[in-house]
Amino acid sequence: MRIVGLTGGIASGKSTVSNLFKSHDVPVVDADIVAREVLRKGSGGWKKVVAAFGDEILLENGEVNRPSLGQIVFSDPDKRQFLNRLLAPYISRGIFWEILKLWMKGYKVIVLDVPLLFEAKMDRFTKPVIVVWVDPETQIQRLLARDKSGEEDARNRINAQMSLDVKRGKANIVIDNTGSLDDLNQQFLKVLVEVTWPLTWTEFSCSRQGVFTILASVASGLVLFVKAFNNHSRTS
Ligand SMILES: CC(C)(COP(=O)(O)OP(=O)(O)OC[C@H]1O[C@@H](n2cnc3c(N)ncnc32)[C@H](O)[C@@H]1O)[C@@H](O)C(=O)NCCC(=O)NCCS
Ligand SMILES: Nc1ncnc2c1ncn2[C@@H]1O[C@H](COP(=O)(O)OP(=O)(O)OP(=O)(O)O)[C@@H](O)[C@H]1O
Repeated sequence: MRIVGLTGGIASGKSTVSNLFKSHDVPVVDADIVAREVLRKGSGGWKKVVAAFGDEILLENGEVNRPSLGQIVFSDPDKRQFLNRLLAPYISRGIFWEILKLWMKGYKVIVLDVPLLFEAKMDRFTKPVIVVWVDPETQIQRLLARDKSGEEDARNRINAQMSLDVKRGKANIVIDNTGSLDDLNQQFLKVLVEVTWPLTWTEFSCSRQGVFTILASVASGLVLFVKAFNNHSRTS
């Protein structure tokens, strides 16, 4: 199985690229969705966060008030690290299960969309790693237009992540999303070819088909060995 890492900065266009992958039948595990699930009312992550940050971060219906928690953690690095540490085990477990489900369905290439892929050192498990890059001005403009939060909040969120230029330096593939959606689509089509290239032997052996092929070969090898051994014992 090939696990392709997809990362970038906030509002650099990861979800837009993820949607392109999905529209070409390449499944995507979205860490933001997993992170939302682990904060649902009553879940393990929710209990930890409420115990740590208090009832003030809850809405009337008991769900976490995400904008409110966001304001707290994106303006205070210590609190953000603390939240990250609380949620990391739940998020990793959630991502693992999503990958396992896709493995069981027999997918050979999947994409892992994780904003904090490098920060959380999850790039160890993904190859190649795609970084969606934008120039800083475009990034802030798109973030402001999408989230309608203030400029200070937007800058805090950008500064909470490793710089996009550093991420670009760690990438195997860079998509420059500063231009139009058409431009993005053209780059994407080339990346799609690269990413869906036939699996290497190691990747194949980690896929469901690979594991079954190896098990079937070992089983038939054993049968042949036992038969040969029995024949030999009878003739000698
Ligand atoms: C603080 C929370 C509640 C704010 O929720 P909100 O709905 O406003 O934002 P959302 O979850 O949609 O995230 C938007 C973007 O913010 C960035 N972001 C989210 N969490 C973090 C973080 N801990 N550090 C840096 N950037 C982050 C990502 O680029 C993400 O795509 C939420 O982001 C959260 O629970 N974060 C901690 C979990 C986490 O690390 N998520 C990232 C997935 S790896
Ligand atoms: N090439 C583009 N031209 C114009 N707008 C774009 C382009 N690419 C993405 N956008 C817009 O920019 C915003 C951010 O994109 P997107 O949500 O894909 O980023 P993201 O990296 O997934 O963000 P986050 O880290 O917050 O999840 C969205 O409103 C999206 O529609």
